[in-house]
Amino acid sequence: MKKQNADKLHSTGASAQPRGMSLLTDALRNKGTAFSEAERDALGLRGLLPPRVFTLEEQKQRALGNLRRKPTNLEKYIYLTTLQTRNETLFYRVLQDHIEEMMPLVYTPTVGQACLEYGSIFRRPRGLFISIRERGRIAEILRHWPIADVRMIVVTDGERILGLGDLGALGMGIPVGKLSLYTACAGVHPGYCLPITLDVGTDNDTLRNDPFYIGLNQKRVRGPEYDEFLDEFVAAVKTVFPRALLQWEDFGNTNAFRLLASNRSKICSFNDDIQGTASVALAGLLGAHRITGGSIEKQRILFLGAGEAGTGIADLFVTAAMDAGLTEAQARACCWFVDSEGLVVKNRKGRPLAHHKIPYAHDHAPIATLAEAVEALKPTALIGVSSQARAFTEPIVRRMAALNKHPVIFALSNPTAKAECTAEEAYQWTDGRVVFASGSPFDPVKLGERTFVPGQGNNVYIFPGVGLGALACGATEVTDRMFLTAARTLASMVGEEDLAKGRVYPALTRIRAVSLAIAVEVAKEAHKEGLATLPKPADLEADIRQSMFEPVYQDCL
Ligand SMILES: O=C([O-])CC(=O)C(=O)O
Ligand SMILES: [Mg+2]
Repeated sequence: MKKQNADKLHSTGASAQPRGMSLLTDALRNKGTAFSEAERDALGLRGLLPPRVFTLEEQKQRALGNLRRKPTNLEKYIYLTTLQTRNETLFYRVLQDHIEEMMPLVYTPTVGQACLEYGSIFRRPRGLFISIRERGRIAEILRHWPIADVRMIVVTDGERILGLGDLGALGMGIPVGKLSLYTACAGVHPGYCLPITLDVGTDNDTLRNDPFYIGLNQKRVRGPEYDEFLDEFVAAVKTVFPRALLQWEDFGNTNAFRLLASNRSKICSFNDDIQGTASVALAGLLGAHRITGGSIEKQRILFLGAGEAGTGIADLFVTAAMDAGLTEAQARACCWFVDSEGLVVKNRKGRPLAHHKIPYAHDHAPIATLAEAVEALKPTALIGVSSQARAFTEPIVRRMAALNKHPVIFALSNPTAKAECTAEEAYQWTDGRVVFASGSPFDPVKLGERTFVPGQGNNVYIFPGVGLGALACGATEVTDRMFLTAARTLASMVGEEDLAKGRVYPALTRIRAVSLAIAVEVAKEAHKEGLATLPKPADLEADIRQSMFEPVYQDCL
């Protein structure tokens, strides 16, 4: 293990062993008070640290104490971010060993609040900000990143940050958080990870009127100028970081679909909100069948929200349903959408339907509201991807419970405040018969004698494993079938003990095993599809497992 991590550091292109104060400010190598006596002498550290030498475990306990004393989740986020900038090994030790406690702090919901306040909590820079003013210079800026061998990039333009809307440059919290999870959940070496925010302006007037806003104070650039900027970005990434996988994150609907379609065969890339969310939701539906006794081809799914997540889920569902024997038309007929203008139907009056909704515009009389759509369609599952808080009202949820013995209700919008209903509401209004999942975590719910532990239907179960698998085999593309494989693998890891608690996902404490299993299956799929550029090792699982970063200190001598 020691050697493995040392090799990784070397292969990330990090320079020779720093000494003294530069070593203490090198977060990938810093051990703080855990530098040994011999290291302190050999590396010019004597006097720069207090005399007592601590173990990583002792440092972790101290960090946990400090963290838990912080009065608010935002303060905890700031503490953890500061720890990450100081000592990555300790940061990931804390994260990995206490993932259920840490995930809501470094990720949804707290990361949403952190983004809203990113300007005022900004301490040390993390990641690259590339603004539209830097057109023509993107490759040069990428080269400013101190590590040459970047493998994993998460990029946003901040237009649709979680369900919070356009946060412009403040969106940087999202790529930063996602990449922390790549390391904590799938062992992608932190040195390989690069968060990027493209700043093309913002249409959020509150931000533009804020004298302390950290981004460009201008309206969003759209049209050919935007496209040229994005083309230059993709080309620059390919030149400067040829081995990198690119994850598109939290772009607005129009750009998200276009960018994925036009780039997925040009650069190894995927869109987490379309494909990652699709995969986790499909896994949840597959898991739900084990409770409801249903099967994929008998579903009637009603989505609230027809954006990236909704049609992403439906598209992957269609692929799975066709594998189960349905025709494409039959499979699409299982999926219905309600958007801001009512039920998505053929020949709907008003604005023309966006391209991605057309396959789901069925022949039906117009319907204005979700409640009426539930009445008319009698769905087996209701999936919320609308960013409309509390849109699953009591009458709607009760109606779902009257129509189904075990209604499936997923409230996937993030952060928690945007969820379509709470876990407590879902269980209460269905007398505990619901199969519930949410994008952001909810605490367990007690109903009489029974305690339900709602699953977190969040793409964090998917993207780290998919990324790890794609990197492990040198995939040239990330395909939809890889996300289907990932969904099936995730669903297969849901145990009877999870289902007994009402959870259609494995516990988060198993996330590294989940990511590894997904990575193995994704790499196998890449080999099958002829998209792997690295030779297939005799033992794929052992090969990937040994490549995973473990937060332990290396001997610096
Ligand atoms: O970040 C999350 O929690 C899930 C996600 O991709 C989103 O909501 O955009
Ligand atoms: Mg997202």
